[in-house]
Amino acid sequence: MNRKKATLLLADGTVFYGTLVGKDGTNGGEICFNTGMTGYQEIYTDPSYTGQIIVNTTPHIGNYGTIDTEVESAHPLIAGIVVSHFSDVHSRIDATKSLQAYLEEHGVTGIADVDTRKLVRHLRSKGAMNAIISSEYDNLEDLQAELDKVPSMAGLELSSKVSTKEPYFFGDENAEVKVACIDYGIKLNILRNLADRGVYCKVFPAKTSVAEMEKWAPNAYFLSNGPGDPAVMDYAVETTKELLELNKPLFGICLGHQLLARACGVGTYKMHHGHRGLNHPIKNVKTGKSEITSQNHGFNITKEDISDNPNVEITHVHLNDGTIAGIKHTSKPAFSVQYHPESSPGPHDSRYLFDEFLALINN
Ligand SMILES: NC(=O)CC[C@H](N)C(=O)O
Repeated sequence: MNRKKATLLLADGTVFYGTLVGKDGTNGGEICFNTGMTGYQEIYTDPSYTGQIIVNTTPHIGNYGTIDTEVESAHPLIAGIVVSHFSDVHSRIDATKSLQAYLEEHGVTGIADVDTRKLVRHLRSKGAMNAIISSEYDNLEDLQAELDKVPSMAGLELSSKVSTKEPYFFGDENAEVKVACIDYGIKLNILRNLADRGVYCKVFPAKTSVAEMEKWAPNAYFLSNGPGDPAVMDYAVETTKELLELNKPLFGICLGHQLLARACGVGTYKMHHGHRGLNHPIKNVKTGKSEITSQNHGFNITKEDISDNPNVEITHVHLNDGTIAGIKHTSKPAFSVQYHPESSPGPHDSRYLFDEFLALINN
């Protein structure tokens, strides 16, 4: 297919030329790469990617189209995509529409025919940075002016923007267990995993007070994944501290893990280029077993703050670089992981964490 030209400009001045996919336009964000071989629709609709341009390292994108139900939130919130080969034809019997139609419908601008291998090697050595994709400007000065408007991910609070405005329910209302889930940008498959285990979920807006949530008398609380920098989320850290005082089971995933860490006095930092993919190896310190996990984070918790912290114990470690991947509170029923046991996309090795949460509740 004959596509319009598009340009990708990185904050360090590197330029890539390619062709437009998705909606005609100009869009900027923090550029990051995901090494997953499948699951592009789930990745694009994961709210944790809000404000980010995703580079898929798998070289063939769009070939199985899209399905309206295979989403992690109502619509993509990403700032763009960068792919190598974009497939104009898709072959899957139950596909609802093509990826091109899906991206256009949701206003996502992307660029294809880019040497993503070269780009990823560049990002791996230079680290996270902002970028802009445009099919409107090819003049570097105009592109730079647009790029200058893109905020830095460090110091950015996004959860309150993507969170639900009103509480809503998920699961069977007659279920015996009630879990209050705080929506910092929650992935649907977390709710599916809880509901599948007999949990009735009530999903609350990010800034709901503990007193308000307690009115529903939940058995436990869940802190969701989400976009942005956990270091600037003091409101959520205060909520988490209050939740710990309740002594009810508390489970956190990704951003929720970072919030639990901060509530226990452990800091967070921005990683060089983050972890995003479907095959990250994690070691469970307690069992000694390893699990292959789905990951998406650009921040992490500070190891040095844990060694002399009596409230926190390390439960999981990332085997590639030794970063902390899971913690538990030493005296409260609270635990969290930096990766995604709900996967979607990704392997199911870590689903046992939902079972452990239920065991803690039913204890
Ligand atoms: N998936 C997430 O919850 C991501 C958490 C946080 N925004 C990070 O990038 O580290």
